[in-house]
Amino acid sequence: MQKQLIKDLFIKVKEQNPLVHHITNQVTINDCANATLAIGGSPVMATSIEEVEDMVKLANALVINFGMIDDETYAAMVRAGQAANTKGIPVIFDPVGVGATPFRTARAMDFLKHVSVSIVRGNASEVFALIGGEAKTRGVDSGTLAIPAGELAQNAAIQLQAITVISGKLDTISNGKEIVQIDNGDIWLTRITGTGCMTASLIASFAGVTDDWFSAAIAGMSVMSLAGERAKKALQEKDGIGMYRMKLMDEIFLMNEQIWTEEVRLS
Ligand SMILES: Nc1ncnc2c1ncn2[C@@H]1O[C@H](COP(=O)(O)OP(=O)(O)OP(=O)(O)O)[C@@H](O)[C@H]1O
Ligand SMILES: Cc1ncsc1CCO
Ligand SMILES: [Mg+2]
Repeated sequence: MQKQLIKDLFIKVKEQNPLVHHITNQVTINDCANATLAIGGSPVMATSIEEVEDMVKLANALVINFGMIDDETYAAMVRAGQAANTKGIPVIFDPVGVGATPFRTARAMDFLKHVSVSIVRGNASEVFALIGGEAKTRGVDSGTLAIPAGELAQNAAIQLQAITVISGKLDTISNGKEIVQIDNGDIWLTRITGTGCMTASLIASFAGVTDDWFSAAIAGMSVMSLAGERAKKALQEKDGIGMYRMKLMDEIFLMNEQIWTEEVRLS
């Protein structure tokens, strides 16, 4: 992992304005579109099975988020994913809620059989369930796990043949060989919905402008955690989570290579 490669991505994403096609849930869809814009990408949310292949032809990255899957959107996800594989653009998979119900877990396994995923981004219990662990995801939130995140991320990266990003108090990213951890963040990131979903949008925006998807994954994950940390510091005494959500978007928008270099804590 080279910090300079990640720093360059902040400039590239704003210069190239990658089109990030999302098939995602209706809870956080607007936040994902705005987070993509804030970092320098261009979002499009297209779900109809009749148009996803054509949209992928225009796109630089594809985000597949399992937050609210039904049979129709699922079929569109597989079709879009296969079109992305044919084109060679990165597929970023957020296995929301996998491990909570047998339906989600089975669909996630099926998705991985049909689509080659470039980057998986989930919380610890979602990723654990994805590699066949008996995980207890609480709805869309992570349950507690005994396995260390570094080991889990590395095992998952090897088994899934995908760069794996696990968010949590420490965020962990592995490409199967290297393991990187990010020690930024704030507990309030877990008190508004969609910070994980938006992280996938940030990762996809970076992955849309480079072939170095490991650096893109580290960049996207660290921007969310660092922005969350800075947003908390920017709050005033009587501000609550409503203002925090606004400040978070501001800090994603304001993020640049200088702030990142000075404040990111990577190991
Ligand atoms: N205990 C914690 N302390 C500080 N930051 C945390 C903690 N847990 C998670 N985060 C941060 O919250 C952000 C989202 O990660 P989280 O694991 O909550 O994703 P998620 O469960 O997929 O979220 P969602 O499904 O609501 O989008 C990340 O930036 C992560 O670093
Ligand atoms: C709360 C919620 N339910 C389905 S998707 C979603 C957004 C956070 O993952
Ligand atoms: Mg999530």
